[in-house]
This record gives sequence, C-alpha cells and structure tokens, in this order.
Amino acid sequence: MADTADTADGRMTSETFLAEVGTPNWSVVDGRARAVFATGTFATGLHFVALVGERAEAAGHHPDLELRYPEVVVSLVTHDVGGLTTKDVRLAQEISTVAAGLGIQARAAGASAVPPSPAET
Ligand SMILES: C[C@H](O)[C@H](O)[C@H]1CNC2=NC(N)=NC(=O)C2=N1
Repeated sequence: MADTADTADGRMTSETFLAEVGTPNWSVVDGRARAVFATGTFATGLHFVALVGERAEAAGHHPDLELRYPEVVVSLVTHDVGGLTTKDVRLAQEISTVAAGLGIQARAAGASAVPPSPAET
C-alpha cells in the first residue's frame, strides 16, 4: 500500500481518511471518524456492538460505541497521535463490513435520529 500518511507520526487529514476508507458511511467530526448505523432494534444494535468488539480486540484498536435506540454511533481516533491514522481506516472498513453483513445501513453524513442527551448540549 502506498504511504498515505500526511504527517510523520501517521496522522492523516479528514480528506485522506475519507478517500482511504472508501465507503460513504463515515464522516469526520472534530478530528474523529464518525458513523451512525441504523440498527432498527436494540437487539440488533447489541449484536452489532458485540461483533465490532470482537474485531476491535483482534485489531488492538478500539472505537467508542454508543448503543442507542434505534442506532449505534461509532467514533474512532488514534489516541497516541491525537488524530486519524491507517488504524482508524482499517477498523472503519471492518466495521462497515460487519454492518453490511447484518444488513445495517449507515445514516447520511453521520446524522443521528436521536436527540442529543443534555450532557452534549
Ligand atoms: C497499546 C495499545 O495498542 C493502545 O493503547 C491502543 C489500544 N486501543 C486504541 N484504540 C483507539 N481507538 N485508539 C488508540 O490510540 C488505541 N490505542
């Protein structure tokens, strides 16, 4: 694979991340990759979270996962460089593959159907 890093520590711009990840599921918000998957039911969301957790453990890279009804919000960043890296690209691709395998659609541009909690406002 070509070297797609934009900085010496591996951080990439949001444009590079989105081009690399190659699915429309993801957006970049405040320096983090974000996707919202419309799981429809709580049980499907729980199952999706469990499968994503297995992939994350295997990768040694871990997303923030918000299990909501009726969606799961996924957020990714590489903590030690404070930005997005190829680790985030790979895990984002895997998460999109898991979602597709379960027939779960992503919402456009990371939009949520659920109002923010008071702590976020
Ligand atoms: C040592 C270990 O690889 C690191 O602490 C990993 C673990 N999981 C991680 N997950 C995420 N999302 N970002 C990290 O920087 C990160 N670092």
